[in-house]
Amino acid sequence: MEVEKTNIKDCFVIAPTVFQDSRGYFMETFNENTFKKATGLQIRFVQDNESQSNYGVIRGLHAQKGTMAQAKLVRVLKGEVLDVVVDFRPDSQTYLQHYSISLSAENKKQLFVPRGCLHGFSVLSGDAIFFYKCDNFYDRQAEYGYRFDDPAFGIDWQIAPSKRIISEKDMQLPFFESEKK
Ligand SMILES: Cc1cn([C@H]2C[C@H](O)[C@@H](COP(=O)(O)OP(=O)(O)O[C@H]3O[C@@H](C)C(=O)[C@@H](O)[C@H]3O)O2)c(=O)[nH]c1=O
Repeated sequence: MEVEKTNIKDCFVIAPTVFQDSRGYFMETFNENTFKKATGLQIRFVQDNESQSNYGVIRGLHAQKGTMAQAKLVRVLKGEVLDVVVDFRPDSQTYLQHYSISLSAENKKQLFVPRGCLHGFSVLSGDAIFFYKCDNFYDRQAEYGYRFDDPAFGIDWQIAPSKRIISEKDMQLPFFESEKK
């Protein structure tokens, strides 16, 4: 397993070791010990999620508040997405900066999203199956988020405006830009 730092503190790109043979491949997709050794973080995941989305779908930007904050380890089982993390920790040196990366079934890369960051992704392939582990349970009351196209974050989702598919819930999210004023 190879771990690469990003510009955002405690947000890592993880490339699992893939063992290829005549049958196909094998890889460990998460190992608590290896993960701790490589990142210095002790994480206990308690919930796994999977979603399927078609080309042009943008989900985000989402997080959960306070004691219900979630760290996530995300990857793609089918297709390709542009995965995006916004540092939303006011005490962080990279507050409001973002990091984006292509995650695909082919590159098998994973992204570790620390607690306190906003998360979202856009689907760049015909469709995509997205899988993620969370270190805290889903809590509807604790959910919050901001608009994917918030100028405060300036994210290039790589999807033309006419092709974007976004949930009603995500369209109703506030703009952080206007809260700042
Ligand atoms: C996230 C989640 C949703 N749900 C339900 C609520 C709702 O009826 C349905 C769809 O929920 P949403 O529209 O919020 O799903 P979605 O927009 O895919 O939400 C996800 O987006 C990505 C970017 C994240 O980072 C995740 O943490 C999560 O917020 O699934 C659960 O039961 N458990 C969960 O953990």
